[in-house]
Amino acid sequence: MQATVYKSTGSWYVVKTATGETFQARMKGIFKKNEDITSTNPIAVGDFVEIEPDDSDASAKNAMITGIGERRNYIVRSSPHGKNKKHIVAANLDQAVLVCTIKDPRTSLGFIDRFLVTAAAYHIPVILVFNKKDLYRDKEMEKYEEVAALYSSIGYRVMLVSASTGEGVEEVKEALKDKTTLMSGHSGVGKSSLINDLLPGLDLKTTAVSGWSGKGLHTTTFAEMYDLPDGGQLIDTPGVREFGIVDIPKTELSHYFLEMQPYISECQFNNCLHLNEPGCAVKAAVEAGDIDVDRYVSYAAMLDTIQEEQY
Ligand SMILES: Nc1nc2c(ncn2[C@@H]2O[C@H](COP(=O)(O)OP(=O)(O)OP(=O)(O)O)[C@@H](O)[C@H]2O)c(=O)[nH]1
Ligand SMILES: [Zn+2]
Repeated sequence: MQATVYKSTGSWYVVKTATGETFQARMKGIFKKNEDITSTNPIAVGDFVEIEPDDSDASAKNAMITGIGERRNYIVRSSPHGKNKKHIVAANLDQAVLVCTIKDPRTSLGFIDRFLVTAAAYHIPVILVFNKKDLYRDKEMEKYEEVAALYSSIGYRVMLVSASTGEGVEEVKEALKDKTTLMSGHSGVGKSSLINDLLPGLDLKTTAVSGWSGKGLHTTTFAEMYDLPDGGQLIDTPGVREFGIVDIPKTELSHYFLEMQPYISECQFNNCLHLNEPGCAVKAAVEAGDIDVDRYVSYAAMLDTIQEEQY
């Protein structure tokens, strides 16, 4: 029987079949042995799996996961269990929403850019949703317009909403319809408030853990997928502060700054890192104002962290 993983704790899973039947599932031992050694979790939210329901107690709705489908894409963060290990946050995504704010707290452009690079590396389109519009005065609106213009010019969709007043939430709903969307954002931006607007009746903070998960596991530690009322799925990623760029070689980083792409092939050296090399078309574009200088600063800062990890 085919099912989709809605929740993964690393040792047990909640899976749902196409007919809406939900099972608590465990992974067959053989998978653990075959596990990709660079990944700490062989099965992630959004994975398509093959299950065998346990018929001995039909009311318990337990199942065994016997196979896993190929992933269209996935997004990782570095694993808390080991420096070079990755943890797959979610798989088979159509898009990602990054919830940001201009005020209380201000999301840094560096944070946004790191998220965009990770998503671009995994070929996942991103929508930037700026929340807390109700708090923005002239100064913040001006900043928002500036940031929105920058990311729109690169090709990203940008929205302005207030989870508190509901303004703009309809537009978010439409963008999520019939798609599988990963939702992320740093603490305090109002991600949970926005998700509660999108999924009336869910009340994120009080979701109880049940079944054989037992005590000591907090629902908020694990990514979880929810069905949207108008079709599509939303994946909440609580506690994920940043996504990893662990797999990106230095010379590839600029490819994921989408506006740099057209210039890269014009550089004199084909392994140009766009720092101090002669004949660098990317740097020339920054100097000419064709590439935003803040984005270039993000690029250089990110490049630095990759170098540190490699040596
Ligand atoms: N003024 C205003 N406050 C908001 C809005 N959305 C959320 N908040 C407030 O911002 C705070 C953080 O909201 P949460 O929804 O808990 O934020 P979160 O992003 O889930 O944060 P974590 O739970 O720490 O991950 C709460 O006090 C919310 O009431 C908004 O649109 N306007
Ligand atoms: Zn260059």
